[in-house]
Amino acid sequence: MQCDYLTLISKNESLDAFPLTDDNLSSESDGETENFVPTTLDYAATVSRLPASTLSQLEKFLFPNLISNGVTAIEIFLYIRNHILYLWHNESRIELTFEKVISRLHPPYNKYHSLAKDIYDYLLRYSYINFGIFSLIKPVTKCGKKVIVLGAGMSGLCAARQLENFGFDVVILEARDRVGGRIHTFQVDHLVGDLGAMVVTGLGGNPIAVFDQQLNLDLSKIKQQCPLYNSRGGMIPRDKDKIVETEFNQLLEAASELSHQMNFNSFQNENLSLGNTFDQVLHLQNVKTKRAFVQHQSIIIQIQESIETVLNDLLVIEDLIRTRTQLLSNVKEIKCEVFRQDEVSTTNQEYSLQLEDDINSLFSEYDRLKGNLTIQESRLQLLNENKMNEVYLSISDMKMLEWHIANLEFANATIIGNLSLQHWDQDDDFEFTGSHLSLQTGYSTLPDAISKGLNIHHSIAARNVQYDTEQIQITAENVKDKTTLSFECDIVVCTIPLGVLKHPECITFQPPLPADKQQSIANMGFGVLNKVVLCFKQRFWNPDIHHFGYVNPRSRGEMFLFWNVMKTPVLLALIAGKAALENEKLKDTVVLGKAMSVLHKIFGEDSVPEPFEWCISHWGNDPFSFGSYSYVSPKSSGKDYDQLAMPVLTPEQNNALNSDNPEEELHLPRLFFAGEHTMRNYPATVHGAILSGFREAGRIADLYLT
Ligand SMILES: Cc1cc2nc3c(=O)[nH]c(=O)nc-3n(C[C@H](O)[C@H](O)[C@H](O)COP(=O)(O)OP(=O)(O)OC[C@H]3O[C@@H](n4cnc5c(N)ncnc54)[C@H](O)[C@@H]3O)c2cc1C
Repeated sequence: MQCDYLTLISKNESLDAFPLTDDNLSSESDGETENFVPTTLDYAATVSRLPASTLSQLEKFLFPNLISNGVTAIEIFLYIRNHILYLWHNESRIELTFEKVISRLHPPYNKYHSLAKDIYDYLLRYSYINFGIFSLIKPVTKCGKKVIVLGAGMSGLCAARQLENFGFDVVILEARDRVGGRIHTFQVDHLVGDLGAMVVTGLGGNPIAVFDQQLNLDLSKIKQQCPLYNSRGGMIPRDKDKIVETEFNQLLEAASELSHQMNFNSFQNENLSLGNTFDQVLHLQNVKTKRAFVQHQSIIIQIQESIETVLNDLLVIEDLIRTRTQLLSNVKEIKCEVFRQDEVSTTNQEYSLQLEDDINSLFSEYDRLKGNLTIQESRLQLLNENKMNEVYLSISDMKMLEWHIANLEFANATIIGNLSLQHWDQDDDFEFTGSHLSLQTGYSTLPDAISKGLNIHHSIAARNVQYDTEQIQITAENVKDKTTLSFECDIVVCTIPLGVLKHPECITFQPPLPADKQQSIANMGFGVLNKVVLCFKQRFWNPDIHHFGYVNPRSRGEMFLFWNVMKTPVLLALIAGKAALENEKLKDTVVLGKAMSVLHKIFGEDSVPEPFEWCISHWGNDPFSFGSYSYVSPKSSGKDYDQLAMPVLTPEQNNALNSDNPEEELHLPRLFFAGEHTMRNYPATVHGAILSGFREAGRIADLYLT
């Protein structure tokens, strides 16, 4: 298996051919269920993000002979693979050894010993099994290579743990005096609130499901219900909110259709943003509504005019009937024989008959017009009953729409105008199944547990990474006493956040990173989301409502959402979009005042006490992240995540790789990258960070271990 990679490199292929992209490692999730300990072999594959009944791209690459050997070979492979996953998920606190796998395989599968070993090794290498916190049964065989991991966030911790299990000597350099990075729980007494990541977005397919089994995480379901309050603090009726929410989703769908069905993604050589397309769609919707209103009104006017004409005609006819009838009675009364009319002599009787005919025709015309009038009047009534809106959304509806935009901006940590129309939601197909959850003990419980036993140097910020074909040298700064330190190793895994990589004054690479990688660092966005943690002595809100929204008239993302996801009296206020950056410029007490003023409006001043403790995050100004998480900007093709994940070769290694007779050892990269910003299918999440750490541990083991 490992040989495949080495052969790949020695065949002079570029590192671009590495198959460790998200496409190759994962499948789209399917099936909704709340039980994440598999009861079937197929389900064991699904919760491992693997297709239950087909080979993943990586498997096709690693086991090319299977395909040529036909369906039965693939079926045997899948049975054994799913069986191993099943064994792991059902007992993930203990190392799953190959001996155990073989002893549990039923005939005839247990006779495929060597295939089972290859499958076991592959699952082990790519952290589908034996990851997290579990008891080792076999001693680790040391490989003699030293790895330095930069950063003790979830990606760094998970990469480090796996590399240690694979036999590498691992040291972590962490700039902060704590682990967890963008997971950071604020704690006062028994009260906790997460300033960074807080929500586990479903356990079905999530590696955190295994951590949950291993650590007994205190996870609680977050209820979806989210009442919305208007600017004066009054609750908005759900049906009204629902209508606007539906309109918001339809506008997004229209923007998505323009992008994906009509391929309208750029204009005048500039890639479009979701924001400007959304605005255009909204504008078109407004124009459409106005046009429909004007058309409706003009039809009403037309009908009114035609009713008026009919009424006039009716009056004329009534008049004619009256005069003709009068004439008829006069003619009948005059007893003359001959009557001159229009120079034609007619008898009295003939004239009477003619008048009667006239009157009859007038009556039928009268009836026809009356019928017409009835039709026109009922059309008018119908049109008046079905009045068209003069505007697409009223001013208050527009404010509610803004709230939904703020919610989207919170999920992406930036304003809607900064998001790529084409790629902003490219990870949607890879969402996990199951309810969203929060850790009652605070999210930091997880990195704290995973970091146990790892060799971590705290408060050490890497400032320069010098890499050549032989080794890597790191110059670092002790951020407490400002002294300079240097470290040497064979391999570096850089999990430094994209926000920091965008700041060359914080960290440099020698030689500089390849142009493609630098371009991707520049292309990708890294946005800000902030939180206010408010600790109270007791709740003054409904404990069954896990979040509530506030339609902020001043700034749509400012304190627009409050979370109540702890069993203790803690509220979290969110500051998203433009407001997230603006509020970082203000004093914390001012920001706190804004959060409190919203609570006063919703619950009434007398019901809301001062919080006895509070804390505000400043992710944008944080020198070890410079933001909250990555997003796809219009400048980026969704592929930048893959480029950010690529290991880096020195220019000499690249030259040798491109020469006719490359020496194999020379081509091994020493500088590797992990972190949420390197995960195309799971970016901006804790699970994405975890999986990126696993990916790099597997990649390094593939390259450096036989
Ligand atoms: C406010 C907020 C809310 C979020 N909400 C959620 C959520 O609900 N659910 C979810 O799944 N995800 C959420 N996320 C995203 C999630 O927290 C991140 O995607 C994930 O934690 C990133 O892990 P990482 O290992 O890639 O990076 P990090 O956690 O940032 O780890 C990188 C580490 O590198 C260190 N470092 C930086 N510079 C240096 C240096 N020069 N030398 C040495 N070390 C350095 C940092 O201190 C840090 O510890 C949220 C993030 C934020 C900020």
